[in-house]
Amino acid sequence: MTRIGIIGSAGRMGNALQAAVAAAGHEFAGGIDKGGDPLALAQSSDVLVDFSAPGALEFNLDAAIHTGVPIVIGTTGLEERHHWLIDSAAVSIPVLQTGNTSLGVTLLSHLVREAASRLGEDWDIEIVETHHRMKVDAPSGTALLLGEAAAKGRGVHLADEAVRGRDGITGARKAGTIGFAALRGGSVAGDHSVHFLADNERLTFSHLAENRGIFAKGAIRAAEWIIGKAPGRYTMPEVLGL
Ligand SMILES: NC(=O)C1=CN([C@@H]2O[C@H](COP(=O)(O)OP(=O)(O)OC[C@H]3O[C@@H](n4cnc5c(N)ncnc54)[C@H](OP(=O)(O)O)[C@@H]3O)[C@@H](O)[C@H]2O)C=CC1
Ligand SMILES: O=C(O)C1=N[C@H](C(=O)O)C[C@H](O)C1
Repeated sequence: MTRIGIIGSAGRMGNALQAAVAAAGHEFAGGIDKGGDPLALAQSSDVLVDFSAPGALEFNLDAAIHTGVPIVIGTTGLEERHHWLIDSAAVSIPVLQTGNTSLGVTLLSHLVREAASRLGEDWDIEIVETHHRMKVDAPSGTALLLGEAAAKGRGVHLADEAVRGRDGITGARKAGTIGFAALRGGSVAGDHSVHFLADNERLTFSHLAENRGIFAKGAIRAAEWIIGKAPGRYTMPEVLGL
């Protein structure tokens, strides 16, 4: 039986994760929220699962490094400096970070990369996401993950091409850019659409999450998978064999 420690355990995802831990027959090693001690949690866990807040990341990684415990990070709203911290932690422990742990989005990112690699720059790419009214970050981690997939398919860097929201006299759309738009409201668990728009034809890939169980299930699968792996930074496609 695997002991799974949850960071952000009282949150929306924390609750879904506790249910998924029980459903998978694992042991809930304990959970922490703001003000909790990640080191004590890591000491009693075989693996940590972090769905909390970007401000917690450094302490959570330190606890995982100190104890040698692998960590799955689902927290979004991460900035470049957070990714440096993850890269540096991955030198000594196994780390998996993703903006979306669901099977559907993991497969979708492959499809988007493939489409972007085959469709030329005359196909504009726009990513639209909708989330519940309590979500604090935008664009969503998933939208950014899908944007990265599109950029990889095109052989460009997302940071050079991303247009994150438009307002006012923006001018005509610049060829090759990848646009993002975010809607917030209600209780939507997470909807994402990647639009490829050309003259006279459009192709849209969509993923609709009906509840948080899909993220929790994927996160527990990642937690099971990462135990015993060599230090390194891993991805959801590796977990799901895609
Ligand atoms: N990768 C994926 O597949 C998914 C990722 N997410 C991401 O997961 C994160 C959590 O989402 P959600 O559960 O909806 O958010 P909630 O706000 O419901 O929960 C966040 C939890 O994290 C806790 N927390 C905040 N700061 C810290 C800290 N410094 N140390 C430990 N715990 C802390 C909060 O505690 P307190 O209330 O005490 O502040 C709260 O219990 C978000 O970044 C979200 O985008 C969500 C769904 C899927
Ligand atoms: O905050 C959420 O709820 C979600 N966050 C993740 C994201 O930012 O993409 C994943 C999912 O869409 C739900």
